[in-house]
Amino acid sequence: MRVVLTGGGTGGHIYPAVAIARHCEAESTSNAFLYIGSEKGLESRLVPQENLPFESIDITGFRRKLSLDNVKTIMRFFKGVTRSKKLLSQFKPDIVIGTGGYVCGPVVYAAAKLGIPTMIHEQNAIPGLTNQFLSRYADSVAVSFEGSERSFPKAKRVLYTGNPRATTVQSANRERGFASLGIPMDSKIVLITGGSRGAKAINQAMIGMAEKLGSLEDVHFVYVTGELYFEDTREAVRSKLGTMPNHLHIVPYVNNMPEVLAATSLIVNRAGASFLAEITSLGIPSVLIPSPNVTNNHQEANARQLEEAGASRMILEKDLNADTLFQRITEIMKNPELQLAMSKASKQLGKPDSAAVIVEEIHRLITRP
Ligand SMILES: CC(=O)N[C@H]1[C@@H](OP(=O)(O)OP(=O)(O)OC[C@H]2O[C@@H](n3ccc(=O)[nH]c3=O)[C@H](O)[C@@H]2O)O[C@H](CO)[C@@H](O)[C@@H]1O
Repeated sequence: MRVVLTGGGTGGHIYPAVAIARHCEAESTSNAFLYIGSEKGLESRLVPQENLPFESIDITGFRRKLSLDNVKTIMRFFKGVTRSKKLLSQFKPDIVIGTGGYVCGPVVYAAAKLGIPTMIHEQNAIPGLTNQFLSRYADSVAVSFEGSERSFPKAKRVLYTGNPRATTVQSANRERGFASLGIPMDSKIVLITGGSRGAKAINQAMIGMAEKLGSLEDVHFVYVTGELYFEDTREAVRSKLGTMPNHLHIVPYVNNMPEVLAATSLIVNRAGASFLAEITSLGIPSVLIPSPNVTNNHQEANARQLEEAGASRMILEKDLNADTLFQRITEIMKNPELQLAMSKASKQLGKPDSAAVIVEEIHRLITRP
């Protein structure tokens, strides 16, 4: 099978594409892949690290307001279609799969125009702009939440698959998660992240509560700051505490996130959909702080699904500070029964067979008459 993957901007769009590639690879080592992304997106760094061949096209996103920039965006879109057609004609894929983000637009559109089977995957409960546009052209639309099929009324075929990252994390090695952070396996890990790019508001709360963390025995805190905020956050914590305590680990980014998640007892996070698929697949309790700066406030919609099921406690960003965050964390970490109940509720939402369902659909699309 020859597969083109496209998707990007942030980790939440990239890792599902990588997960699909990994599952196809596990089926047959002779399958070949090409990832088409944007040089400006996180994919230009992450995809080569995942050992997948990478080609780029130049693209920017639409502004929702009337803006002259949108004229340039339309011109770039059509240039992107031309470049995509060239790349697709060279690679000759059996299928093109888009996992969201602006870069998917010209690639999947070009594939549909060339008559190549296409599939798009939507991670969120409320679909992104690009996937909404592409749903008219794609042969198949895969959704991550049961019930969100109706968000794509113009699609030829929509099916509930879940997010393939839910499958990836199932086989992650917990011991390696502890070892990579230098944390003993009899400790508990509270992982705090702001999504794939980090979040300033969460970093501020992390800095503010750093001096209280020692009060929770045998708990190690892993702060994932995002590349952009790493130096400032680490320095702010260090100057506040005068030293870096053993139970506090500050890192810019985690490359082996599935392993670290497998070792995690509680996660504090934004409510990006790929992370949520991972934590529900593993049954990790969570404190979610949805980003208020996303299209249609979709992270809050994602977070509500977990909160209503009892898998998570939500803090809206307007209520976030060091005290509210620390209080939520201690409330859960000091109550093993609550942890267990949240963990069970979380696991019930998980869909660990997602990648297999998607790959079955790929085979169906490729072999149809
Ligand atoms: C601001 C923004 O637009 N956010 C969107 C973006 O979030 P974002 O890119 O933050 O995506 P998610 O939170 O869904 O997923 C992040 C992914 O990156 C991985 N990871 C993250 C940090 C790290 O250090 N290492 C690592 O490997 C996680 O394991 C996960 O697979 O895409 C999501 C999926 O469409 C959306 O729901 C989010 O609303």
